[in-house]
Amino acid sequence: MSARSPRLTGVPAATKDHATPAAAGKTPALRTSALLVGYGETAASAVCPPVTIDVAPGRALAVVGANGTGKSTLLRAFVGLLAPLGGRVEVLGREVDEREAAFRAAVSTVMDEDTSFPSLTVREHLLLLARGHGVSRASALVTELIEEFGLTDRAAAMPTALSSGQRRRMLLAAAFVRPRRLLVLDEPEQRLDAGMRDRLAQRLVAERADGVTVLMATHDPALVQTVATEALLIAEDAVRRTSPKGAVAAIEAL
Ligand SMILES: Nc1ncnc2c1ncn2[C@@H]1O[C@H](COP(=O)(O)OP(=O)(O)OP(=O)(O)O)[C@@H](O)[C@H]1O
Repeated sequence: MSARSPRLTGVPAATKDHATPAAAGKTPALRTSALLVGYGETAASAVCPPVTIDVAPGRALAVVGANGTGKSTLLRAFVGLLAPLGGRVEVLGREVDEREAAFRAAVSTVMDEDTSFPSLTVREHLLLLARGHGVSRASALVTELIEEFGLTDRAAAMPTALSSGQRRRMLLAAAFVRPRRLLVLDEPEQRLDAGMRDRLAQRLVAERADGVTVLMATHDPALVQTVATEALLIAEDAVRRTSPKGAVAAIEAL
């Protein structure tokens, strides 16, 4: 485990067993069965066809498809922000309940929303998160992540004073400042310049090598090619498993 990454180092003892690879064993990091997602009350309001998929620990699933096909909606259901209209979703061997301490200790997300405390600087944000999650060498880790995400010059700035790309970098850094077994990222490439997208891809490859599972919705062929081990292609008529190569071809054909 590299010095830059807390992974599970800060997980309180009460939640550690739930989140360790040993405890996970061969249990899929994500398992869905006929999962139906959408914003209405009934199956008729589903935004895409049902999804049945297993993702093993340490793998990276790219969710691809045209605008509005349901990628973000699916990710929201994966992390319990949206109740399924039908079917089941399990994360790390348990039905999703984002209120459970063990779930929150293991699942790190960067979703669409861009939330931050207006009264805390970039550095203070990251420190708050790291300490809230019980990370032991929080200050050093925050310094490393600020550097990795190119925010050294803006560490003392308020989030409202950042450019949109810098705010995105802060949110991404926040995902890596806390323990995690599963990373769920909604279009993590958004608003990043080419150099930062490349660095993010390398970071995600390193995460996988450390056994972290990655679930990401993306429109970025390079990210799929570099990071994904498998893919899910969402279309109106069907949701298909495909290879990263198949996903890249699908993105390029959109
Ligand atoms: N909060 C919401 N309430 C009702 N409908 C929504 C809501 N959010 C999204 N939708 C609709 O659900 C469908 C799927 O949206 P979703 O954001 O999941 O698509 P996506 O594949 O992530 O798209 P994109 O590539 O543009 O990010 C779209 O038709 C969208 O308009």
